[in-house]
Amino acid sequence: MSTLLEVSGVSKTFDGFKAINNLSFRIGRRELRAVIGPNGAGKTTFMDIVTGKTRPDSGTVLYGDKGQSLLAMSESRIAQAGIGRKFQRPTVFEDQTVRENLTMALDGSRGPFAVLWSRATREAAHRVAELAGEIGLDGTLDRKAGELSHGQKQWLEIGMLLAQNPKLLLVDEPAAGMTPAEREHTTDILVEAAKTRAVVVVEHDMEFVRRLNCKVTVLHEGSVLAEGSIDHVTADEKVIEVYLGR
Ligand SMILES: Nc1ncnc2c1ncn2[C@@H]1O[C@H](COP(=O)(O)OP(=O)(O)OP(=O)(O)O)[C@@H](O)[C@H]1O
Repeated sequence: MSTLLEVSGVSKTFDGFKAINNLSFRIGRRELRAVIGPNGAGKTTFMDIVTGKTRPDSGTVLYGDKGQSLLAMSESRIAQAGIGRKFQRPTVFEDQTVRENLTMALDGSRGPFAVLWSRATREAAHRVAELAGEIGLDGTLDRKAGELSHGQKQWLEIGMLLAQNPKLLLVDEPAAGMTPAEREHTTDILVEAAKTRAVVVVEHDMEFVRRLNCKVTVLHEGSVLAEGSIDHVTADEKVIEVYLGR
């Protein structure tokens, strides 16, 4: 599988504490990956480094066809290069409809003048309908985002990120606060999204990770402790000791 993102030997110390310790991580172009680990394992710091929010002390982070270094790029350039991030809390525009939220996300990725052409507008309407289908919100296009359930808001935000057609989507605890049915639908959205891009899901909920049915990376003290299928990592003695057995 060809690599989209390659993190090699990355370390980051905060006030003498090694949050990331010689971390190496690689993700393929079309891959769904779950990242798990106990509190303080470095999951958030890892995402902060990939998105340019935090600069590591050492190591390399290479991305894309040309193996571009993300460490030389600003947060906004990294986002423009196709790395999208979904934070834990949904941040949709509550007073706007689902359609308006998705259209705005699409316009943001097409530039300010695209809306001037009626053909472009028709295409946008088509794409919005398509996106709404992908996230299961086609029946709620004209509802205000503020009226949606917590789960639906999360899906809308995922749709807004997909509107920008990222090559790599980082998703932080998407299942938190969701009902079992909502979790199942979230699984479907992420599995589908990862057919055409790389999706990295940071998640605490082991059952949710199991349903994603993908390779799992276990972080501990800023390094990879184990990697493989959910059955492989949950049977690993080191993982049981530091994470599952607690
Ligand atoms: N800006 C910062 N300043 C100081 N310490 C920090 C900073 N960011 C993270 N840390 C520390 O680095 C360690 C790793 O934190 P991080 O948030 O990456 O872990 P995590 O795996 O995301 O944990 P959680 O599951 O609790 O979100 C923690 O001990 C945290 O206190």
